[in-house]
Amino acid sequence: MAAGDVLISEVGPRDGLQSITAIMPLAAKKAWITAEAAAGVREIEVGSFVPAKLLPQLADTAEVVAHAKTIPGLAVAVLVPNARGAEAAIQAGADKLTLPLSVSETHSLRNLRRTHAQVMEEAKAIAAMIAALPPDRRPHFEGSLSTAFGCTLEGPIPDSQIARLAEELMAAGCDEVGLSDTTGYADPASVRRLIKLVRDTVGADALTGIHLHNTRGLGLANALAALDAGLTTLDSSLGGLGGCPFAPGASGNIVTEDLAFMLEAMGVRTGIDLDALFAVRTILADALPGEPLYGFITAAGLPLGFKPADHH
Ligand SMILES: CC(C)(COP(=O)([O-])OP(=O)([O-])OC[C@H]1O[C@@H](n2cnc3c(N)ncnc32)[C@H](O)[C@@H]1OP(=O)([O-])[O-])[C@@H](O)C(=O)NCCC(=O)NCCSC(=O)C[C@@](C)(O)CC(=O)[O-]
Repeated sequence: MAAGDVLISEVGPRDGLQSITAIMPLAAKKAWITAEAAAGVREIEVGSFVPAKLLPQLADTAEVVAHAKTIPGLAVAVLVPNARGAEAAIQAGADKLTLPLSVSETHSLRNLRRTHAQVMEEAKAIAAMIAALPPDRRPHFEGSLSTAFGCTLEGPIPDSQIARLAEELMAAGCDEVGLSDTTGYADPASVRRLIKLVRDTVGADALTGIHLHNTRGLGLANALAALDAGLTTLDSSLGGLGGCPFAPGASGNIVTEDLAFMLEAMGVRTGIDLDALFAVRTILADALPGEPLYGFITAAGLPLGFKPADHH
């Protein structure tokens, strides 16, 4: 199967599971990750290294990472809220660390209990920790600009503040920044505008991915706008699970199944076998009874005569 023109980064085992109260058993998490990787998904954010009392749903992240690391070719990503979490992530062997920096300082205080300056200090400490590792053991380090399209607590965030924080994250030692629409406020025009703003500030190589939520139904339109603007990594969640528990009103990510279908239908290779991907939903349905799973393509089915991108 072709490697793919676009990287779909599955965030369900982290963003999805942090947003629901049910705790998915470790065996089901492992089965989910194994099956989704077998369907061709090449990067999965498998959990967070946060205090277990805050998010007990993710308390087994080290074990989940250990399992995911046994899957050949899979990039194993995790979220870290601070240097302490990064240390645990590095010890577990994660390939990619994402530190969320809410450009809304009100949300940063709600989410991480830290000001921007304090989060920057954590970013510097994480970068120093990574730099001290042998080159072949260094994980990729992303600073994610959360609430970039607006905050449910603070409203719109000035462009100048977003650009300054992107610059500071890169100066602190991140390999790249990401844009996150935590609250589902983005629209295609704002997606294009913020990508240009951040790329003009830190360079095109320092922004390749975006994390979108479908709260207001614009998720796929926003994903397309991001691709048109030159991004190559799109976060999404199986069954559309997701949402930040510390951002009022935040809801699910864009649905991996719908995103993969849209791209393949357009002739954009994802490397994903759609039928195998759709089948992974049964693992979630069995492990999370009563939890709604979203998605249009799995409800409607593939169009008659559908050809994936490799057969265009
Ligand atoms: C940053 C803290 C830890 C500060 O929380 P705090 O209470 O200020 O932390 P602290 O430094 O005072 O430590 C308190 C206790 O936690 C321990 N501790 C400290 N750090 C860790 C750690 N990493 N792992 C495990 N334990 C840790 C620490 O050792 C101590 O233990 P005690 O002495 O009481 O026994 C906390 O606020 C936190 O973890 N917040 C994370 C919240 C979160 O996960 N939010 C959701 C993810 S972000 C998001 O959803 C947005 C995003 C990324 O998806 C993108 C989008 O959609 O836009």
